Amino acid sequence: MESHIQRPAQGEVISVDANGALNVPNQPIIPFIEGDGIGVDVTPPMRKVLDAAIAKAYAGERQIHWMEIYCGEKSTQIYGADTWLPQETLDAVREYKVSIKGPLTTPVGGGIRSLNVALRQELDLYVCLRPVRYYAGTPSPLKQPELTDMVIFRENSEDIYAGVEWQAGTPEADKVINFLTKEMGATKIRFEDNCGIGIKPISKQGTERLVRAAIQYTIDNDRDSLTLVHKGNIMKFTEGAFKDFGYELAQNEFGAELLDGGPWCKFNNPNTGKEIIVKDVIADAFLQQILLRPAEYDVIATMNLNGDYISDALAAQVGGIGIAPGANIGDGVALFEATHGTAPKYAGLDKVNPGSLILSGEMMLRHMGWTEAADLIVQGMEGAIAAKTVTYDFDRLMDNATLLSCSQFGDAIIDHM
Ligand SMILES: NC(=O)C1=CN([C@@H]2O[C@H](COP(=O)(O)OP(=O)(O)OC[C@H]3O[C@@H](n4cnc5c(N)ncnc54)[C@H](OP(=O)(O)O)[C@@H]3O)[C@@H](O)[C@H]2O)C=CC1
Ligand SMILES: O=C(O)CCC(=O)C(=O)O
Ligand SMILES: [Mg+2]
Repeated sequence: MESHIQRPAQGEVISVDANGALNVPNQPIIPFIEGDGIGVDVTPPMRKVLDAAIAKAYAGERQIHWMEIYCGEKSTQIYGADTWLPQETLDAVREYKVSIKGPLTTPVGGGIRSLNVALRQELDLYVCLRPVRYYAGTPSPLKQPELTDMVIFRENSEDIYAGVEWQAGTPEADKVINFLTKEMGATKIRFEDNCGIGIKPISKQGTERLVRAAIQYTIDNDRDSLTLVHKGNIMKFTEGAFKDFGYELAQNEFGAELLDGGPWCKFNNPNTGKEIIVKDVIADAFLQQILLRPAEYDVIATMNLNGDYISDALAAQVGGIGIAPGANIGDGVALFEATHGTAPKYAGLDKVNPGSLILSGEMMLRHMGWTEAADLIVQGMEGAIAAKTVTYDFDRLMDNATLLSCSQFGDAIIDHM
């Protein structure tokens, strides 16, 4: 297939050393996917804000050389009608180590179920990292939104989300149902005819690498607790196993000891000596508790579908998905992305909040070790919100705010750096 990626004239490739540490040159090439729908609105201000923060923090010594790569609708325009995710896009994300993407529409029909899920699976980006914090002045339905300060580690490659399922009425679905009822003795499939079937894989290996990353984050960032969120009382061998694998890992690899006979356990942070609690909560109760007692939760580790629901629910507590950032991280490769989707009704209107993708860029800079530039973006975001210069999503919930367009909000962040 003909190549459509144009490598910038300048810039170097980020590499990873034998210990897995990033080696970031001063002039790295960073691939980006513009994204569908509001991707055209939020991606340009994201680049502009990052460039401005880097220029200010490093006085010209460091600079990102952006390289556009393609996925989604733009890819079909460039590569041909059926090419939603070109191989050279996957190769570039792998080779350049750190990339960022706008939201992607899940195509109706066609071979790929979700391009986002496909990217995560193909590149084995097994951690979906979504921090949730409050920016003072942001409109919120909570009385004390500042108590919500959590970091979600969502398993990104397994679960019912992996898409192992068969449509009702197909020979494949009937074959699986036949196997389950005739050979496995399953008696609880209520209606065997015209029944769709999905499979929920939850492995020890998949759980361990996610929980290991979450505990390491808890240690490195001096956080208080890690909570395993699951529905293991009902789905004992999948969600229940996730909880058990998680507790076992905390004990076997981090020396956690049972609290009052367990299952909760605790260990001391090897860096600070501070106690870290490892606990669990059942998912439905958790969704109540994050509203009523958010201060009791800190780092969260959960499975793919729970993590999807929880990240939008928690985002709503602190201003909505317009400012909810995220990252998909694997061993040595990371692809940063907003929590929200393509919001098609707003596409091209220069209206939506670019904050989610800009803060995903802020996470990317921190991941690269460019903390001074990342701090400037946080400062700019705090300043723009405190000045009540905001996009429509905040404006409609705030008194006496000044309504800005998507691009103007990006500029307001730069003005407050
Ligand atoms: N990672 C990804 O790329 C994701 C892709 N998707 C895909 O996106 C498409 C649309 O999904 P949909 O369910 O509508 O979810 P979206 O997240 O795209 O939009 C839902 C609503 O959230 C609000 N919203 C979203 N983004 C912003 C923003 N930047 N600023 C302010 N408000 C925002 C809007 O609310 P309001 O109407 O109240 O203004 C919008 O109508 C689907 O094809 C889906 O598969 C979905 C999620 C993630
Ligand atoms: O891929 C999609 O269409 C949806 C993904 C999603 O909602 C998410 O990852 O939060
Ligand atoms: Mg989602």
